[in-house]
Amino acid sequence: MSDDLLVEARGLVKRYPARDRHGSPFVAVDGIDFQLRRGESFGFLGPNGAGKSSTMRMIACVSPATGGTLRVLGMDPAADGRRIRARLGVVPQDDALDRELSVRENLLIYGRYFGLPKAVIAERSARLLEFAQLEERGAERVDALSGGMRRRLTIARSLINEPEILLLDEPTTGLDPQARHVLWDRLFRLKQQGVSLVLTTHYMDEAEQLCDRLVVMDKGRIVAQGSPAELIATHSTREVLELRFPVGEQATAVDKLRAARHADRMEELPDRLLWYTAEGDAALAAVHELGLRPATALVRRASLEDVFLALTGRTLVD
Ligand SMILES: Nc1ncnc2c1ncn2[C@@H]1O[C@H](COP(=O)(O)OP(=O)(O)OP(=O)(O)O)[C@@H](O)[C@H]1O
Repeated sequence: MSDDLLVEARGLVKRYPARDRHGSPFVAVDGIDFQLRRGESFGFLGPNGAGKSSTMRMIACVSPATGGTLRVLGMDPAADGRRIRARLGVVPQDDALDRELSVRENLLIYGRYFGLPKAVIAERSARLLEFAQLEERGAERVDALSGGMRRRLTIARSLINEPEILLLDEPTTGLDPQARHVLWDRLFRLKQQGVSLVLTTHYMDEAEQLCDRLVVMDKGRIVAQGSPAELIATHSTREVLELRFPVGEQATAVDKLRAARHADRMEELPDRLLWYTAEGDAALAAVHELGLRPATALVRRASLEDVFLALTGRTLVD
């Protein structure tokens, strides 16, 4: 494994034992291959239950693989978990902060966990509080912080050991749009500083914004991988015309459109019709020529959501 390959998985499997004696084991991760290179930002995109967190927990050396091989920083999590963890930062889905302690105390406890000297913790904490835009809040109790601040503190805490890889499990789930943008900005900053990021998300805009490369996961398997632009170019047309028809009129409209335009792919969702096309405006003109009157019509660029739909027949947030 070269120095630039930080994580390498081959045929990686996570099988959970049956929950009771009548049940059967559950395969959450079903033989996946992926690689993380130094300096890149890598994402697992998929809906709930796709196996993203299970994969992250294996990389974080907190849950053993049950099949295949996994190397993290050139080491084997089964044998070298402790040494690997010392060089990782982990931001779990739930913040796992100590809410009764202050912001600064939370950093201190974590620093002690890694065995850092007091002076080093103090110096890094000051820097990390500034990074997390919490420098005014050091003495405040965690339960007085907003959700976005708590997330930023969790990231600051995970950086106390100056990790080479930062693992983030759904970093912005539950945050409002403004808090998400602040967080994205902080993650960009880390990327610029050379920290390699691995994140899971079910938000396609987050994956597009943050990931140089990503794998799309569904039901424990990888259904596609590449950069966001490559994935879109491979699995979708450039533009999408989104049409919403008055209740009950979509089916008739689809019949007419299909009869008139055989070549283009269309996806019927319960609340809208998606027409995949190179030229959205031309498609919209064709809709009007057929005498169809959608309640709303929108031409947009194709996104990773369209990639997921093309690959699985489902939307990311079903
Ligand atoms: N400890 C466990 N025992 C049994 N099944 C589990 C266990 N942990 C997770 N699973 C199951 O494995 C599947 C994948 O879960 P996982 O948390 O990895 O998915 P995910 O893609 O991260 O989704 P989410 O966004 O909901 O966390 C789910 O069906 C889940 O119920």
